[in-house]
Amino acid sequence: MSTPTVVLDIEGTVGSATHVHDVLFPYARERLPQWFDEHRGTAPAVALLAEIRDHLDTESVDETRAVAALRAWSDADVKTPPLKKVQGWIWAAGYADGSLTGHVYDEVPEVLHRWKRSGTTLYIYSSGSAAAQKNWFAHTPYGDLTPLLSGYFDLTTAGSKKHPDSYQHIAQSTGTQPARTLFLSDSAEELDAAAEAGWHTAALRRQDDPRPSPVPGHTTVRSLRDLELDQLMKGTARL
Ligand SMILES: CSCCC(=O)C(=O)COP(=O)(O)O
Ligand SMILES: [Mg+2]
Repeated sequence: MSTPTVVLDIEGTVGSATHVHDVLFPYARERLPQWFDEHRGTAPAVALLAEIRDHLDTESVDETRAVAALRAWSDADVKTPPLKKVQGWIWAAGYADGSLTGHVYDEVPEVLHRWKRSGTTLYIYSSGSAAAQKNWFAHTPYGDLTPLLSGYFDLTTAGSKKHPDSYQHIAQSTGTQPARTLFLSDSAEELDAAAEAGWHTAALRRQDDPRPSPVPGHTTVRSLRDLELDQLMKGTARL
């Protein structure tokens, strides 16, 4: 039997949504004009403006318009690659100077260590850019957790988290069997998409999450400690 694989979402699953919305999003939102000032004419800034223009489906986009579009996407929590990319770049400076840390619920380090020791391969799949994901896990209050993780998938490398094709793509690129793979998320639509791709699933409903529990069709727990990987990965996943 192949090694079991667990793929984890970040916001609402290993870390708090409040941290993302009340700390990270405002941090990047405020610093967007400064980012464009400091990167004017550089390859990343030129490419970002082109990407925003494509998303807005318009002829040209100047920095003022780009900042307005990025802020509107951030306020509406639109998971769009140009926003996620620039947020990741801006957050990187905050992680480097110690003003940001990656929030993880108390049990996360201990459980990830245990799963890893028992031979489980761990990946992250988040709408945040892969660079932002790495920084999150490299700067937790419990230290650097990145040695536990075998890879990071985001919207640009795997596609939308609400589409089954994205989960098929991840399984192909990691060489893991869907029936030996478990996806953990707080989003019913993401879990449904993973289940449609033949993966096992479990939902997280953290204590600070006001949404109804359980998530229909998915084993639902409050903490990673409540998950029995052997039980969850028994048999064929729901297709
Ligand atoms: C690590 S990136 C910060 C979170 C973020 O930007 C985001 O959009 C979270 O989405 P998720 O897919 O982790 O729920
Ligand atoms: Mg989430």
